[in-house]
Amino acid sequence: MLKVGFVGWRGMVGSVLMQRMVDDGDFKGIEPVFFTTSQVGQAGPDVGVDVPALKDAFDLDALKALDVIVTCQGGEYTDKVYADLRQSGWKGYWIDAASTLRMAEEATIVLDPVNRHVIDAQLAKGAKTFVGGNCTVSLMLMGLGGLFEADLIEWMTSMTYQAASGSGAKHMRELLGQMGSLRDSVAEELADPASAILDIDRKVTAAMRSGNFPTDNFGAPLAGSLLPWIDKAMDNGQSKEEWKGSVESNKILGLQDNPIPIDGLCVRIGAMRSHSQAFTIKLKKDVPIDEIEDRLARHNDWVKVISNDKDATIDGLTPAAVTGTMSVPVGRLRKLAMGGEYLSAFSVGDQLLWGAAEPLKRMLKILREQ
Ligand SMILES: NC(=O)C1=CN([C@@H]2O[C@H](COP(=O)(O)OP(=O)(O)OC[C@H]3O[C@@H](n4cnc5c(N)ncnc54)[C@H](OP(=O)(O)O)[C@@H]3O)[C@@H](O)[C@H]2O)C=CC1
Ligand SMILES: N[C@@H](CC(=O)OP(=O)(O)O)C(=O)O
Repeated sequence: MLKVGFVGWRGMVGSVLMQRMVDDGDFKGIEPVFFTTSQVGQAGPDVGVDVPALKDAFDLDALKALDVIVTCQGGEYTDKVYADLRQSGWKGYWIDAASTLRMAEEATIVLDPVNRHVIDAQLAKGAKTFVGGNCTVSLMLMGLGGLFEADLIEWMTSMTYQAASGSGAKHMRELLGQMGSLRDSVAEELADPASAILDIDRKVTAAMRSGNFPTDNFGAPLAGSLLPWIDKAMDNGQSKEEWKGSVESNKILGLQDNPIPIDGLCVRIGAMRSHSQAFTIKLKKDVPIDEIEDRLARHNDWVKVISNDKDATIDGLTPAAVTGTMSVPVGRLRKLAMGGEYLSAFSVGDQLLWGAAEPLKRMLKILREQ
């Protein structure tokens, strides 16, 4: 029975992972051991099987006793532990949510509905390090997998509308705090149907710009506004989130030697936990829309093609409709005015499920089935 250590299991990504594993009975047939950076000796979580008390996540000897380590603790933890653990001779499997190791030679980025062939080839070569992809990248590939699989994409742009959860739990709370603050600033006017909308707008804008507005985490108003920059700056003018869109996608697809150009702007919006993306896709040839829809729909069990009409789109292609589900709807499929090789698409996906926890859960299952 595989002895599997879990680090970061009580964080936001980790607790989504735990829930999914409990739902699917994944704790049966493994020996789980739970680790912590702050609660050593306390009781482990209730996952339906007996688990020992929490162990110290920095105890290399305890980690070395494991066949597999699954970590959602974040990049700082990976930085502190991974290299020492490998240098100590540990040959177990490391499955990680953090971005730290993604582009390392020894690491495989996992998204098995899209790159099972890459994962299998890496396992056959003895690879031991598997990392979940960036959330927008994984969600883009889940939605558009059918076009990549058929090698139909010459280049594409991805313009993102990313939810607050991508920055962490505190940011989700702050977004709600900002929403509440805006609402509170005009409570009286809202209660009076005769109040002037421009007065309401003026007060809301003043509240947003005031020193009292809660911006400790985002550093700026997000509610009622947006933030067109995510993560650090790269030297070429891209944000790091935008850079990941190209390098991670091509690595996942095994196309590093002949990459598909992918670029765009990443924008934080006031959604809670589902990321949306608008794509402009330059196809290698003029493929009819019904063939495109068919290829997209057949690619995996979670993508769902939404017909390009208003009701279906408003009903099924929004964060409100998708959050908490495994579904990755893709819609607004139409040829653009530039010509038959230019396709638009829009997709939505829960960034904590397919965007973070699910690829890790499935990688653990692949290891168990080996
Ligand atoms: N947020 C996202 O969308 C994505 C995140 N990731 C990666 O996953 C990593 C973890 O992200 P995320 O889950 O958002 O991080 P969290 O901040 O939610 O959790 C990280 C750790 O913080 C500790 N912690 C301290 N206080 C609390 C508390 N009150 N509740 C829960 N945990 C607490 C826990 O460690 P301990 O038990 O040891 O104290 C926990 O494992 C990120 O750094 C990133 O690398 C990857 C993809 C998407
Ligand atoms: N940066 C992503 C979330 C995330 O954690 O990404 P990564 O795993 O690449 O660091 C977002 O803000 O939405």
